[in-house]
Amino acid sequence: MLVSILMLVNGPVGAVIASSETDYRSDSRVTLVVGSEQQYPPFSTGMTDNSAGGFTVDLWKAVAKEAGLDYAIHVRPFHQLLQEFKDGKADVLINLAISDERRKFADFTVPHVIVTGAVFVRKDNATILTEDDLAGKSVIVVNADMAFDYATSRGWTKQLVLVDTAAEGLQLLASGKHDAMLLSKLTGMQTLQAEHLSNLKALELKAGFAQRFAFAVNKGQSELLSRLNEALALTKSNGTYEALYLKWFGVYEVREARLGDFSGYLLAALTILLATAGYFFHRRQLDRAKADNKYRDLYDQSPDMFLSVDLESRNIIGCNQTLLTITGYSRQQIIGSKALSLCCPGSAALAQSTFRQFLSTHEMPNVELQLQCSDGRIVDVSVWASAAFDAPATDADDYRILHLALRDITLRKAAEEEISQLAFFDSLTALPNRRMLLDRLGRALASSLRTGRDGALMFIDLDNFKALNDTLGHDKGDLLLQQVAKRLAASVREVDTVARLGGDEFVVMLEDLSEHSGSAAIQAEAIGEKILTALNVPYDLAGHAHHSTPSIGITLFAQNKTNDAELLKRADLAMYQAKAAGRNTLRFFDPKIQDAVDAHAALEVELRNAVEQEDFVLYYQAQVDGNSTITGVEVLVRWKHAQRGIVAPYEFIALAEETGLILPLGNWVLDNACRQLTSWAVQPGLAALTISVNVSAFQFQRPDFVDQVLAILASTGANPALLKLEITESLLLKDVEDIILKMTVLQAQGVRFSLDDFGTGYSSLSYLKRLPLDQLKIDRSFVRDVLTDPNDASIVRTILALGYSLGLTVIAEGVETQAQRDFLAVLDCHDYQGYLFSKPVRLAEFEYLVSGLREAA
Ligand SMILES: Nc1nc2c(ncn2[C@@H]2O[C@H](COP(=O)(O)O[C@H]3[C@@H](O)[C@H](n4cnc5c(=O)[nH]c(N)nc54)O[C@@H]3COP(=O)(O)O)[C@@H](O)[C@H]2O)c(=O)[nH]1
Repeated sequence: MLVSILMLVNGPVGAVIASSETDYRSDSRVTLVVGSEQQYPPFSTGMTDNSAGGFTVDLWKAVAKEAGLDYAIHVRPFHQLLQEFKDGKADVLINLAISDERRKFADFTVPHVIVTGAVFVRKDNATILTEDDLAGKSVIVVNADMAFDYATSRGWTKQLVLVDTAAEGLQLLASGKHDAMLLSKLTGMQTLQAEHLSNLKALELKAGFAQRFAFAVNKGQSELLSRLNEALALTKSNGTYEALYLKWFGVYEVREARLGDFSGYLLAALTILLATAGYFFHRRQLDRAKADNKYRDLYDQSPDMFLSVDLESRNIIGCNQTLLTITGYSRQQIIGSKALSLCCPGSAALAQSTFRQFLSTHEMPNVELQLQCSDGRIVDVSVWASAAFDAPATDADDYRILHLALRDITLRKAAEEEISQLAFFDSLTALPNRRMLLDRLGRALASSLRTGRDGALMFIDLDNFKALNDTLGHDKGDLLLQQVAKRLAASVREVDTVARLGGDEFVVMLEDLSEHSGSAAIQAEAIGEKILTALNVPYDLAGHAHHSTPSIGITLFAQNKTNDAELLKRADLAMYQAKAAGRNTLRFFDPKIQDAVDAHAALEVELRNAVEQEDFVLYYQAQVDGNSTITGVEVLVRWKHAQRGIVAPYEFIALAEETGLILPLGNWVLDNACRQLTSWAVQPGLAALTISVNVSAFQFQRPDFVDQVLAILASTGANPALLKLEITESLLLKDVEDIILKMTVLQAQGVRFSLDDFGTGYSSLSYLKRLPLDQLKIDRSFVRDVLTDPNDASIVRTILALGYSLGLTVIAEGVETQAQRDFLAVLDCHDYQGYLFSKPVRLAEFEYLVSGLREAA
């Protein structure tokens, strides 16, 4: 079963070897003493040092010769050799079966033989037909052999009988002692024959263990391991292995083995034959006898890197010198490390997927990866499998090795990069050039078609650039262009493209804007303004302060409605309009869009002025109970526009939110509502009315929102209990915990909360439960069709049930008809708001309404 090598270095071996790795390539040769396990045919056949023989011993001798190793053979019972190996006295076991347990203390070469296990019994035995019948039986095993490990794992420990050799065990069994012996089938059959034990047989059914025999070295002896793997490969390429195989296994084949039994060994041998070929395979074409050393030199000195990877562990088991030279790692660092650890993080995914592909298809495409060198350098490599070997299925295992050739293509990559840079990028600014822009524009048009989102193309020309060039020279002009490029890139998102067409012409392409061209135009305009501002900041041109302005032409593109050349032309034309309009400005190509954008910009200016001058007025809309008694009011803001008269909120609230003007505007509304509460507090009939105020999410999310509400309550003296803040579900999309906290603080002061537009947005029930709400407001879209649409009726019913179950009041808004009101009442709704009772009206009208209703009552 096993031959071990004891390495003697000037005396007792263990002490010398266990500490650090020996340099087997150095000139100072160490002497190896080889010990063979006693009688484990055909692998080991002697009982003493002098009579050591067998397949593995012969194979070792050939491998040692290839590797240039000196050795002496030392024969011992297997369990003794294993202990010496673990103790650091034996450093190489040349016939140790691979197992996970043994990997803890040994590193293995490629396995050289794979054998199956068998159960041996007496021929007259009638009770043991499969190995499962061994439970409770007296079973013989060679001490510390894989059969011993297997029997232990099956729980047959109590009845195990340990022997030193196969012959000893089988003789015991033949003499009628014990019930069975677990053993390598090949060893058992050869021993039966040699010892003439004709009353024994192997069970037809194979035992559940198999042995992959390999040379084993102490952990960390990577240099030796690599040498052995390489030498083993040489024995395959020069025919030694086949000769030994025929010598030791052929005998058995002729005399004993049926073809089926033998095929496993044959295939295993073939595995080894193939698996170790790697870089050596081409050598078979040449004169083997004189080639070995030359080809080792060729292997090591090849400009390409070679790597052998054990597919089972994915560890590197061999490499040539070139790989070490290029990567800067030592052989010790490389051998035994994970193959993937050589890859840069950026290449790991590709390497892994290629690896997986290889495992499933046994074919490996040529891939380009990046290696991480020991000093952090990155080397681009082109990788291909110079040979990949797959063992045909055997009982034993499916052991495979992948041999890779890696070519350093760093220079080629750099050249490609440079070519691409020249072809697609502007050399002065490193921005994409026209060709790259057109390529990206094509993709952007296709993407717009897919997503339905608009994009925009901006043509940017620097005003009076020629004058700068003429007066300060081209160097300064170049500096300006480089700084402009940087500012443009900093003004847009990463997904956008900034390109230079040449001269002082730049193009910015924006993607993924809104689906609505109106909004997309406003987004593009905002970025155009940002660019105008950025390019207006003075430049430092090598000590010379310079002010430059741009003219920007913008055109929108949507869903591939036009081609790239036409778009560039439009943006260019728009840029000329910007120049004609006095420069340092932007213009849209489409006059309608330009008008809309102008109107938007004008509205913003007007709204800003209106907020400053408080050109607003509050309208009041009554809220009534089941008896049509007004219990409260919602205040709704209107803009008192000098030319347009009263402007409804839908025309300016979104703009106020976009520009941040909602903050002063919202405060103004809240302040006036609270003043009204204070004023009503002393008026009978009005003093008990609540006032609901809409609060935008922008306001609520301000860190100082709570302070501002409390400050307004304090300064106006309003009763917080009569103030109801209306929030919308959209507020709950962001940082709910913060919202809950703010609501809780205000609620503690008496302020109440109503959830507006309920049912139209996102409301998680779990949040709803935690929000300190007082009221749900059924959105008017459900009320509108409540009589005709059963779905709406059902939604309203559900909202009512939900609200009441949470202990809230529920008010229906948008009630326009008596029929709607009556139906809502049937559904158990008791509070209403809508045109049926009153439209939003001025204060005086509202107060008149309240007093009128009071008098009518
Ligand atoms: N952040 C702030 N937003 C405000 C403020 N004031 C108003 N708004 C927001 O504008 C939205 C539109 O308000 P408005 O045009 O005033 O419309 C209100 C009512 O006129 C309308 N309504 C009420 N009853 C009926 C009806 O029976 N039929 C019908 N067609 N419309 C009706 O509903 C609007 C009140 O809605 P809501 O606020 O959801 O209760 C308005 O929705 C606010 O979002 C402000 O000061 N700050």
